[in-house]
Amino acid sequence: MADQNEYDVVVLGAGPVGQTVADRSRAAGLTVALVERELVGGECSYWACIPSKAMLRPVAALGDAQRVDGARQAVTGQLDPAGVFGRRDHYTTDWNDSTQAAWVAGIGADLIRGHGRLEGPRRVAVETPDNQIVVLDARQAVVLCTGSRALLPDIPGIAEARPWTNRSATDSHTVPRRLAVVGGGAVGVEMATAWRSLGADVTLISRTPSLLPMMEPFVGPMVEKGLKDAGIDVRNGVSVSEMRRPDDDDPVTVRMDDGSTVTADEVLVAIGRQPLTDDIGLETVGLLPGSWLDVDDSCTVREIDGDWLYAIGDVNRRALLTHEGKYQARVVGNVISARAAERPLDTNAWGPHQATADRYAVPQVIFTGPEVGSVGLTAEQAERSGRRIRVVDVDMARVPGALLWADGYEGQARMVVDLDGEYLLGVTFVGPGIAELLHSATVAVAARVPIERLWHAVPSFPTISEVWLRLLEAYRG
Ligand SMILES: Cc1cc2nc3c(=O)[nH]c(=O)nc-3n(C[C@H](O)[C@H](O)[C@H](O)COP(=O)(O)OP(=O)(O)OC[C@H]3O[C@@H](n4cnc5c(N)ncnc54)[C@H](O)[C@@H]3O)c2cc1C
Ligand SMILES: NC(=O)c1ccc[n+]([C@@H]2O[C@H](COP(=O)([O-])OP(=O)(O)OC[C@H]3O[C@@H](n4cnc5c(N)ncnc54)[C@H](O)[C@@H]3O)[C@@H](O)[C@H]2O)c1
Repeated sequence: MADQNEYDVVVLGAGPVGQTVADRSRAAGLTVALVERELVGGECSYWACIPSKAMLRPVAALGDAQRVDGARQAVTGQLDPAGVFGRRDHYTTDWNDSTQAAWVAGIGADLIRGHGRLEGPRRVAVETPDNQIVVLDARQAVVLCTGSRALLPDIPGIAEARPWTNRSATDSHTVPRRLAVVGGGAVGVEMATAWRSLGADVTLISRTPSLLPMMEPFVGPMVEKGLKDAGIDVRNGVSVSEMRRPDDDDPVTVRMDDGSTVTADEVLVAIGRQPLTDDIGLETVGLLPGSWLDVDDSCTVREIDGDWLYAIGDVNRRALLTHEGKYQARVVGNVISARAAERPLDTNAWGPHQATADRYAVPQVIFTGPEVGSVGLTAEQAERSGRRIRVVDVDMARVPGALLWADGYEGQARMVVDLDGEYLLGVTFVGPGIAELLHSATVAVAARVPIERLWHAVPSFPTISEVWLRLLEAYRG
């Protein structure tokens, strides 16, 4: 397919986002080279979403059974680590990417294995595993989808402590007796949940006064209660100031800024991400190596002449989630094919060529016990944006379907209403079994369904979805 290494589109990074843009470009009839230096499928498939959720699903399944009288009596044991690891290894295909590589061949794209770097405008040089250099020229577009890696704090002793990042937290085959987790964000709370359920004594150290601080304020305390009920020691409002592991076989001592310490066999650092842009040749096109890539709503990199460079997925920092990166990839597929055919772009928000949902309707599920699902703006974000809003809160224990789902159900729901437009800006649910409920809220927020019309979206009785009726009733008063 390739004409002497000349392609319409060259994609750097074959994570979920790179794969999707390759697929969309091929569907538009363009030739594509997809460059990957590690495993086709990226961080998401092997060290993030897939293994973490494969490990967390058994925790939820056991918890669901334990919350239902009659079933509770039938499940008296703990999770079986060998079974959980086996399940995870199955879904990561034992860190073998041949199936995903075959998928790339199946869509008619060329997979080039190696480390890619920009070499000036519209050109990528790939250093292959056998130290050859393959030069790829892009007639239409280069798409940067190189993702992110774990951010590590610059504190004394961190190198000797050999901290776990998301990598060991998702591919380890042994359960540490004691695990300290630094960071109260998504990775911290989920991995604390998973490793505690496998038998580790877990201490979760969070710098902020509450866990998951980007979410509605009631989320953190409810997740914290769940973690504590599971036996996790949660320490809020403290920062790690140093780590010490004097010898390789010694445990690690984590010291906090309030003078307290935690001793553990492993320490997981989960304090956010940094972009994988330090060694991709950004300097050859006038951009700063190591920076997040600034894009407009068509995901075209700003300050580059000629509209040929795009950045999508984690690397543009708009929303560090697989589904949002893939959404951007679908938009960019449309943009590249329109530009290739010299068709004008539709620059309206929510149009085919503008990433919009990744700002206003981002859904996220955190797979803790209880689960958290949120989409759109929190009340605070909506207020800060200058809108006139009303906040509606409902105790989910009032919903018969929730009580039938789990005895003594504990959960909370909130919707944030735009009073001028009478549609929803954001929705948050916390409780068992809410993960699959979230998409109903995503549809309402993204489509701006008028409240009047939501009354006609009748949830089935008796399901947890009837929380929608309680929310609408509370809004109407
Ligand atoms: C523990 C954890 C759990 C998560 N769980 C979820 C979840 O449940 N749901 C969710 O939506 N998101 C989740 N995320 C976030 C999600 O993993 C990322 O948003 C997603 O992986 C981003 O996809 P990407 O394709 O942009 O990058 P990546 O998945 O990081 O893929 C980038 C690819 O580019 C390759 N690459 C990098 N540099 C080069 C180069 N120079 N040359 C060639 N190839 C290169 C890399 O090897 C990699 O394969 C989680 C993250 C973590 C850390
Ligand atoms: N289920 C999911 O959707 C899911 C699961 C895991 C990760 N992710 C995504 O992956 C990304 C990375 O997750 P993450 O948890 O690493 O980042 P995060 O940004 O979600 O949370 C990091 C936390 O660490 C804290 N922190 C920052 N610097 C610190 C420091 N020096 N010391 C102590 N604490 C510090 C922050 O206040 C924040 O609460 C996120 O964007 C997240 O959305 C998603």
